[in-house]
Amino acid sequence: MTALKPILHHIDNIPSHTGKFKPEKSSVYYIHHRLRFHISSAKCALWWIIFLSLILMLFFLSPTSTTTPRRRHRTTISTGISNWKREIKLSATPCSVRNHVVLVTGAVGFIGAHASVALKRRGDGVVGLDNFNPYYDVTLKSARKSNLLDPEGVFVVKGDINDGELLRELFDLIHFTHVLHLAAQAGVRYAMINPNSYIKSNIDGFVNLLEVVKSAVDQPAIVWASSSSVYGLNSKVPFSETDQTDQPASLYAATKKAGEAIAHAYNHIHGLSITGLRFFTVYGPWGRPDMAYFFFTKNMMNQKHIKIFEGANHGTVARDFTYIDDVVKGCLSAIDSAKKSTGNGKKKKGEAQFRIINLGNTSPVSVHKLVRTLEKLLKVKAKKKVVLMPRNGDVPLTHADISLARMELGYEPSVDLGTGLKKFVKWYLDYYGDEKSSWR
Ligand SMILES: O=C(O)[C@H]1O[C@H](OP(=O)(O)OP(=O)(O)OC[C@H]2O[C@@H](n3ccc(=O)[nH]c3=O)[C@H](O)[C@@H]2O)[C@H](O)[C@@H](O)[C@@H]1O
Repeated sequence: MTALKPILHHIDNIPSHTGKFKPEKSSVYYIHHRLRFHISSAKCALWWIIFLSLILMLFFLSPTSTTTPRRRHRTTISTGISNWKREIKLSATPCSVRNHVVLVTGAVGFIGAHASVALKRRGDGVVGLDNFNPYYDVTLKSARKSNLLDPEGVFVVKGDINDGELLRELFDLIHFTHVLHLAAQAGVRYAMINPNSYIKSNIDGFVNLLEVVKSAVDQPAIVWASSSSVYGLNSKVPFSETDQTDQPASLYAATKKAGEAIAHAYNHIHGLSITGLRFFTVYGPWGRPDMAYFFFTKNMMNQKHIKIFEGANHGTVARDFTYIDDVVKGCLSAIDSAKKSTGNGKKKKGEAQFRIINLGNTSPVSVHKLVRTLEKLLKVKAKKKVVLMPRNGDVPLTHADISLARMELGYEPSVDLGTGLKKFVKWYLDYYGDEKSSWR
């Protein structure tokens, strides 16, 4: 298998135009070099060619609509049909007077999938980008794609925000008016297990994306996912965007806070129009299995224990749980109200818009009440263990002041936790049935 690697790497570099294939010198040398050491006779080489042809045939015949442009290049070479460019352009073509063309990163993620569908349905051009990483069950991500995105005609490029070459290819091909940047390493407690994944996605990946966006001839406006977790140990409620956010309680929160600072620098230097949305514990159908409402449901269905966190002296732990449809409306309004970036080909031509806005429900609910609601909906008695909230990233309370969101975005959350959980539970039982769900 290792001998195949350089050859596949070489194939990755094949340009998309048929008939113009000129292999890079270095790649050819590399292949020859490998062949000299590993293949001693012409007969053996013939078998290698047959073997490789079979592998390539299998690859080309496998059905997939999620792809990287470079993978499609291989298809182009073998069949002479350049489909991926046509598909991506179709997906990116707007059919409304808004004329928006939106790149959604994290498109098979929870918020990304719902937002992509909403954008596409209202007539925006949409291209999704996602690396399908295995932080949680990848089959759920694939199911979001096949159940939500594919039927709407949203093309998803399988790729990473850290892949600058891929991003530049995309930006060369499509003139994006907006980027809805939702790709991130989420979850507050997982940072204790894999801290570097937060740096890689939330810092490195974000900077990589901003670098490409800044260099676009006509820079798109950016709307991206910050988090309520930036309020950290803030004890003044409700949390307002003007409050101090310099006491993060988790590495996740610290990377989101750093993201806000990085965004400001790109806005200031390069004229990028940037809106950071501080999401408050977003939940709903097709949600994230690493979140409490989701794995509580799973454990309750499987008669397993759940841990309910409490503060010191039995203090309540509560969250401003926000339903997915409300958050999606907020995202779309943020896109619609985003002003144009002022830079062009790296040169800033004036001050650009910079916003940080809370998107919460402004109605915190305790974890105890969350569990009682699930018990009613699932008709199951939870096996509860009440434990002291561990010091691994959690904060006792979140509560959004949404007056800025109301003013800037006309945002008005309309789904309470009971109604939203009912929809989640219905989806959960439809999706998993009696089968046990897993999140990793
Ligand atoms: O809004 C946010 O900023 C963040 O919301 C969630 O983080 P969190 O609010 O901690 O959501 P969950 O992990 O689902 O926890 C919800 C509540 O359940 C509690 N919990 C969690 C886990 C557990 O075993 N027991 C328990 O009582 C937590 O303390 C918290 O109060 C997301 O996981 C983050 O990605 C997101 O950025």
